[in-house]
Amino acid sequence: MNCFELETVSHRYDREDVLRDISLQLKPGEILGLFGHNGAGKTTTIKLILGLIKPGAGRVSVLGGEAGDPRVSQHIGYLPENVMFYPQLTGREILSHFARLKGASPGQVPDLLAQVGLADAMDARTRTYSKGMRQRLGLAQALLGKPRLLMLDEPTVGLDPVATADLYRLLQQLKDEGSGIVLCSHVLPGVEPYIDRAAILTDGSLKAVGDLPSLRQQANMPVTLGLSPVAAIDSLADAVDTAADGLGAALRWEGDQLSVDIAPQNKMAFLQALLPSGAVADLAIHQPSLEDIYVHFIGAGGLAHRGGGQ
Ligand SMILES: Nc1ncnc2c1ncn2[C@@H]1O[C@H](COP(=O)(O)OP(=O)(O)OP(=O)(O)O)[C@@H](O)[C@H]1O
Repeated sequence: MNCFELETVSHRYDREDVLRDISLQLKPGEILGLFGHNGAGKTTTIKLILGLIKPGAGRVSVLGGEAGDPRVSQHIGYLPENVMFYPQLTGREILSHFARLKGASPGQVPDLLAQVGLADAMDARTRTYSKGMRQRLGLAQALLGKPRLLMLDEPTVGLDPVATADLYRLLQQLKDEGSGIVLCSHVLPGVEPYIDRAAILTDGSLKAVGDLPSLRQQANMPVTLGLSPVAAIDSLADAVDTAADGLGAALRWEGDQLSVDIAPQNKMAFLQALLPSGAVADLAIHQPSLEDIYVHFIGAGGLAHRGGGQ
């Protein structure tokens, strides 16, 4: 049974379409990155899955049931983008309160707080917490009751690199235990190794969905080859020119190296033509990263998007 299924879902606020024809699923034990610019529709998608709003069109099913059904909601953990807590209460008091609301066992509270690195701070009032500590408490709240579906909105905001690595370790553990996880963000730096698939949302439409190799194929962006010359760089440039004939490569000088951008389907033909020249001492292949692919799909002018100035 899928953690959620969105089938041709559309939604509008007032008169404005904010989601168009979205079809997306999440399997148990899968981590999905939901990426998009400000106002792309990420939070609206999460609200539909939480059952806080109903779709204008299409179907939303969550853990085999209906979004918003309390029997379904008790298995969902959610970390909102901006976590706020009662400043006068301690971390332990707040988490115990949420445990009661969720019908989760209060016995797990100290363990969860320790798991997110708040063991020493659990009895301090949250007004004394740093931003990162509040974020960790928010995460502990989302992890209450071992959710089968966990949705995290900008989870690494405020976390230092060590806490970020801890978070990903924790998510990996939950994934291994069969939870489905959604990481919602404007691309998180370094998230690439931790997600199974990415969905790229722009202006309410899904532009691309898949694992990294499939996204690379969908984007069909050039691969960059970094070439070091055996001798003079000019002879390497001549050899590159000859080998690239008819293959549509773009050449750049970068210090004592040449960089060649070439369509992925032409890469092997180019290398087979170039390497016999004997002009290449070494080569490195740079595939487009998730960030490159994201920028490709949303367009480089991120701020030009609706809501981009927020
Ligand atoms: N309650 C609302 N009433 C009217 N319009 C709304 C409402 N909530 C969101 N919107 C609009 O819907 C669009 C999508 O918003 P949403 O919050 O889903 O985007 P997002 O991708 O989560 O953005 P961000 O990264 O800035 O949080 C935006 O244009 C936003 O202005």
